[in-house]
Amino acid sequence: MDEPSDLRVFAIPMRTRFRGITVREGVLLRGPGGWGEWSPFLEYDDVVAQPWLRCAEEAAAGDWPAPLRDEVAVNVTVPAVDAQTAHAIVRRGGCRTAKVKVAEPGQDEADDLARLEAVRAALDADGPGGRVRIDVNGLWDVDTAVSSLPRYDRAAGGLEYVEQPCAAVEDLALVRRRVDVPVAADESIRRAADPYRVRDLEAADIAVLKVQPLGGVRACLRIAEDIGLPVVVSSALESSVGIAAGVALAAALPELPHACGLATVQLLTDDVADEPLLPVGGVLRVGRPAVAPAALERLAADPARVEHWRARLARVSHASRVREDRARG
Ligand SMILES: O=C(O)CCC(=O)C1=CC=C[C@@H](O)[C@@H]1C(=O)O
Ligand SMILES: [Mg+2]
Repeated sequence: MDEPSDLRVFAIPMRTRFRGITVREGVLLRGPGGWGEWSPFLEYDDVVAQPWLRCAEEAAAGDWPAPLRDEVAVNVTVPAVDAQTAHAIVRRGGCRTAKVKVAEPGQDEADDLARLEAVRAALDADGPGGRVRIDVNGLWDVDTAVSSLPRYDRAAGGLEYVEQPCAAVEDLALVRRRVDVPVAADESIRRAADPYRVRDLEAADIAVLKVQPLGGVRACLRIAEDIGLPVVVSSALESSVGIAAGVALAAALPELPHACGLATVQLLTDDVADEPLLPVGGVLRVGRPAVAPAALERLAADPARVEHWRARLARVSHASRVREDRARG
């Protein structure tokens, strides 16, 4: 595609620290199809950041598959906060599924169980049928996962699934054979040299797909088809522009049996769109929210951060072109 005709660097404070992030930064690139978001996490190197750029370029080119549905059910995302705050987040979130972060360094199992009980109580306040899933981000070993999961399952009033209980895909496979709770793979797909090891080792019941780290909507559709597992589309904490790409994937999947982790604009204090992609009645509408010029002004990163992102983008774009030229021979 042509070079994007516009580029903006944004910085949006988070409501609560999440995965160590307090301010979410990224770049919006405008092309013939609209805005795309490029927001690889700050600690990621230039190689890891390349698929994130393919996702932004696909969005800016307007090259998304046709949607098969016009709304997508989503989960409220609960950071590793205290029980009372977790209860309030779920009540505010308005979703029937909650994804709860657990195993946060510096906290213990009692913190997690109290959080899960509070989340279950908050869902039950609207009647039965709410779902709770947890995300361990690979922080347990196999024995910890096997011994802890029954207690987490009880505290949550039944777990829909556990996401990435251990870091290694081989360990996911072992856990899956020893627990009743279904296992979802996240990092074993988006950070793996070979995402299909999850399939080959029968290491998971569910595949979590994130469009930026996996190279865009069409790339994820291919992974979904080849991996042969039910898919949960989840965010990488994007603004509404990046979330729209995740929603485009969720809308294009032939089947979507679980709520998606795409309600994370709720974790940000502000957004680049005047009508942010926030859930109403537990669902997101499918479509591309209009970027608001006033929001871009308000959320513009300071000059030193703009310089950082421009330099990063120049390096990653160059490396991507070299890679594409090589692939073409
Ligand atoms: O899936 C969700 O509910 C929201 C997204 C989310 O949890 C994450 C986004 C980005 C990085 C993460 O540490 C985290 C995850 O591991 O899934
Ligand atoms: Mg995860």
